[in-house]
Formats: sequence, structure tokens, C-alpha cells
Amino acid sequence: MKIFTAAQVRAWDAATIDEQGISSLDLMERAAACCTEWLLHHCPPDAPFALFCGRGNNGGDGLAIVRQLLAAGRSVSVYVVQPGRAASPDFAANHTRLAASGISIGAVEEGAPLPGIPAGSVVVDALFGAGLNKPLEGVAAALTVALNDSGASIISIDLPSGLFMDRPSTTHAVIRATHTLTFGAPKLALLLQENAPFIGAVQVLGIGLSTRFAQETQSPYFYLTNKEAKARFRPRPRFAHKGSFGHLLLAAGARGKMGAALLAATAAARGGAGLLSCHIPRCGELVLQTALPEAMLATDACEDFLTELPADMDRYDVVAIGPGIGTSDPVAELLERYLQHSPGPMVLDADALNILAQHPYWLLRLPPGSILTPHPKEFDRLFGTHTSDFDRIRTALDQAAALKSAVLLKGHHTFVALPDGTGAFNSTGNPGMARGGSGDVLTGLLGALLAQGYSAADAALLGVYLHGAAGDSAAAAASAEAMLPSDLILHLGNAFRRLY
Ligand SMILES: NC(=O)C1=CN([C@@H]2O[C@H](COP(=O)(O)OP(=O)(O)OC[C@H]3O[C@@H](n4cnc5c(N)ncnc54)[C@H](OP(=O)(O)O)[C@@H]3O)[C@@H](O)[C@H]2O)[C@@H](O)CC1
Ligand SMILES: Nc1ncnc2c1ncn2[C@@H]1O[C@H](COP(=O)(O)OP(=O)(O)O)[C@@H](O)[C@H]1O
Ligand SMILES: [K+]
Repeated sequence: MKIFTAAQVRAWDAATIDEQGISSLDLMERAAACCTEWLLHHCPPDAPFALFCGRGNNGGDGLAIVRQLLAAGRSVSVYVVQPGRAASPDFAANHTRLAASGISIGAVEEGAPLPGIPAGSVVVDALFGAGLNKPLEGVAAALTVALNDSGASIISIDLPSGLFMDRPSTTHAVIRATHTLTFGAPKLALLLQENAPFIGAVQVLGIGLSTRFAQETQSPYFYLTNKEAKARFRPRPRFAHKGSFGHLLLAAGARGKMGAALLAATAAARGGAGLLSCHIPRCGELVLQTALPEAMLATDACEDFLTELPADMDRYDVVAIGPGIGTSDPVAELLERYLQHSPGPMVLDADALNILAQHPYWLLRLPPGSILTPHPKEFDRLFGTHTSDFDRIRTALDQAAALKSAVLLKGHHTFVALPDGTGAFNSTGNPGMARGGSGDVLTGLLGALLAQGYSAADAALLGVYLHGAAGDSAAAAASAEAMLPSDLILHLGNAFRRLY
């Protein structure tokens, strides 16, 4: 599913109107009907609604929703911000239709007291949507702050008012929605970690926008859903043998951090690598051999941490390195040797990324076709401080192209920057995965997918999707509260089955 810019969203509406021979007012009615249906199904049956409308088409949606809620027999109050000022034609048409019903339409005016919100009301925010072109100020900003402070549930139509679609919004007043009902496809701003305080739970409402426009219009960003993951998945051929699926070398662990190595190794084994060898310090030998008999060991001479390259590096196809290795000087020197001698693409995670942050020019040695898996802190250590996620995703795309590798930015909607200049936001995963160890599982899985011959782009997209899907399966079984990162590994089978 593609993610469009504000200009493309406007063009999408226009193409739909043109293609379907309908008026923009008809499309507004359809969008409003989808919102009304959602509200009727998801809000308490006896809750009164309080709608706050701007004077653009977002406000027009709001007025149409009011009319539809009234027709459904619900109690509704409605306010328009500065109603005497210029309005869009479709707003005006809906205003006339609503006024004809006899309902009193309140006004929110500069300098006048703001309307009170009866306890238990559901607030619907239809102030501004995709047309926002400057930060909220004056009465709109004051109303936004008051609605946020009211404690009421707020359902935002299309976007939380005050949130820009494709640039940062963190320094001015923005509605803090409980739910955002957005039209057609998720918008860029709704996928970024920095906007988490504003967007609440996002619901994408299909309002029958043109599929032809969506297919034909280019966008650098897409939403990684089951469809995109399935398109990249290759089932194991019936006559395959273990040599068909590559040999992964996983370099992980140090004293006290062997859990990270075990999680990554088990995920690599379940992720489908044909052969798995683990380069671990001596202290981990017994636990690895006992807990994961499927793994071969390339045990380091050092008891407590990794110090030397395993012999015969050519035996391996892919190297995954980082979970739990520490950042001491000997380990850093070893990472440099790994970068020099890796026989194929690499997955770099955790401490490997922190070491690289200290030696950024080592990145030049990264084999093309590799995958870097930073979370936002590791990302900033590696590529410099960023003040916004919009900048981070741009840097990720630049780095992916320069390194000819995939660069992740992990989070609720992990961003996968691909070497071809496009990037995907993941649709799977849940807060039960916000635990130490979840990232180690991803590293093992990505290594296994690379070992099986997937390109960096396909491995990164599939790995991130499967990891989140395993998380969703684990949460369904054990709850987001009680699930463990090791449950992700047990549920990888369910995740793979979603791709059949
Ligand atoms: N047929 C369609 O297209 C459909 C559209 N749909 C709906 O339309 C929404 C987009 O509507 P929209 O383009 O009219 O913009 P909207 O967000 O209502 O803003 C209104 C105007 O406010 C102004 N303004 C901007 N920032 C401001 C600020 N900070 N403070 C004060 N004023 C500010 C600015 O006008 P300006 O001031 O620049 O003259 C802007 O034009 C979309 O999100 C969806 O809900 C659906 O019905 C589906 C069919
Ligand atoms: N709220 C969340 N929603 C979805 N996925 C999440 C969430 N929190 C964490 N994750 C996922 O869990 C993993 C955590 O990785 P990381 O931060 O490296 O942790 P660690 O290496 O300590 O386990 C990432 O893949 C991330 O996308
Ligand atoms: K809105």
C-alpha cells in the first residue's frame, strides 16, 4: 500500500471524482458515512457527540457526520470555528443542509469563552485535515489545547488537527486524538514515532478512492502489509536440501549476555537457515549446545568475549554480528576484521552498530547487500543527531543508497530503507515486543533470510514483517503484557503461515 504526499492525496480525491463521475460533495458524503458508521460501532451507545469543525473540507466532513449522526438518533452538538469567515464550497453546501434540519450550530470565536464539553461526550475533531498549511494559532490553538485538557475521548477525522501530513509538528498545538480515522491509506505523519502522542489508534477507512490512481502514482514510501510480504516470500522447494538454504555465521554474546546470542541463534534456526554456526565466547559453549543442538559452534579462545575470527571464513555465506558482544577494544578490532573478511553480506545490530558509531569510516567496508538494524538511539549514534523522524527516514534512505544495503529504523512501525531509494513502514508488531531481546530475535531472523539467498531488500522487508507478525501471534496467545521475546521465536511458524 503506497503512502502519498499531501499534494498526491488531493490528486487522488480529484482522480476519484473524475473517474467515478461523482461530485466532490458526493465523495465527502461517502467519507462522512464511513466515519459515522465507525463512530456508531465504536463509541458508547448513550454517549453524546460534540463535533468541532473548521471551514474547509475537513469541517465539511464534520458537518455531514453531524447530519448522519442525528439521522441515526444520536445526541449531537456542533461548533464551527469563526463561521463568518471564508469557507470551502463543500463546507458551505453541508452547512446549508445541516442548518435546514433546525439544529443550532454553535460558534467558536476569538476572545469569547470556549464551549463546555458535557461529561461523557465523545469529541469529534474536524477542524483541519490534509489542508493544514501553517501551525495552529489564535482561537484554533486555544480550542485544541482546551479539547486536549478536557479529558474527553477525541476522534480525529483524517488527521489530528494541527498535525502536518509530511513535516514535523512537534512544536505547536496539535489535537491529541484517541483514534484517528484516516481516508484511503495511512499518511506519513501517522507512521512516525514522534507523532505517537497525537494520533492514538489509527483506523484506515476505505472510501472507494481510485485504485487506478493508487496503482499508477509513484511514491517513495509504502506500507508493508501481508500483500507486500507475500509477494517477496519464496516457499522452500520440495527437492531442497540443507545446502539450498545457506550457512549463517552468527557472532554474538559475552559473559552475562549469552541470552542475546541464544535468542538470535534460535531465531536464525527457526528462520530457515540451512546451516547455522555460532561464534561465541567459551563461557557460552555449554548453554548454546544444550539449548540449541541444531547450532554448530565456532568457539572463541577467550572465555568472556569474542576476540578472533573463526577459521575458514569461506565456509559461510552470511555473517550476523552484534547481539550482546560488548564494545570493548578487542571486540571492536574483531568487528573491523569481520568487515574485512566477511565472505558475504552482513547483518549488523546492537553493539556492532555502537562500535561502528565510534569508527564511522569502517562503514565503507560494509559488503553491499547487508542490513543495518538500529533503533532510533543507535541510529543517531551512527549517523548523527536528528531532531525529527522525518529527517531520520531521509538519512536512512540516503545511507541505504550509499551503502547499497538496507537500513532499518526500528520502532512501532519499523522503517525499512531500501537501496533503490524507496522505504517501507511495517504494519505488524505490538508493544509486547518492547522488551530487551526482541531485537536479537530480529537479527537472527534477518541473517537466516539473507543466508537463504534473499536480497537485502527482500530479507529486510520479509524479516521485519515476520518478526512483527510473530509478535502479534505471541500477544494473541500470551497478551502483550506477559509475552516474551522467546515467544516471538515460537510463533515464527504462525507468521510464516501468513505468507502461504
Ligand atoms: N473531495 C475531497 O477533496 C475530499 C476531502 N476530504 C476532506 O477534506 C480535507 C482536506 O480539506 P481542505 O483541503 O479543504 O483542507 P482542511 O484541512 O479542511 O483545511 C481547510 C483550510 O484551512 C486553512 N488553513 C490551513 N491551515 C490553517 C491554520 N493553521 N489555521 C487556520 N486556517 C488554516 C487553509 O486555507 P487558507 O487559510 O490557506 O485559505 C485550508 O485550505 C481532508 O483532510 C478530508 O477530511 C474528504 O471529504 C474526502 C473528499
Ligand atoms: N511498540 C512496539 N510496536 C511494535 N514493535 C515494537 C514495539 N517496540 C519494540 N518493537 C520491536 O521490537 C524490536 C526491539 O529491538 P531493540 O530496540 O533493538 O531491542 P533489543 O535489542 O533490546 O531487544 C524492534 O524490532 C522493534 O521494532
Ligand atoms: K481533523
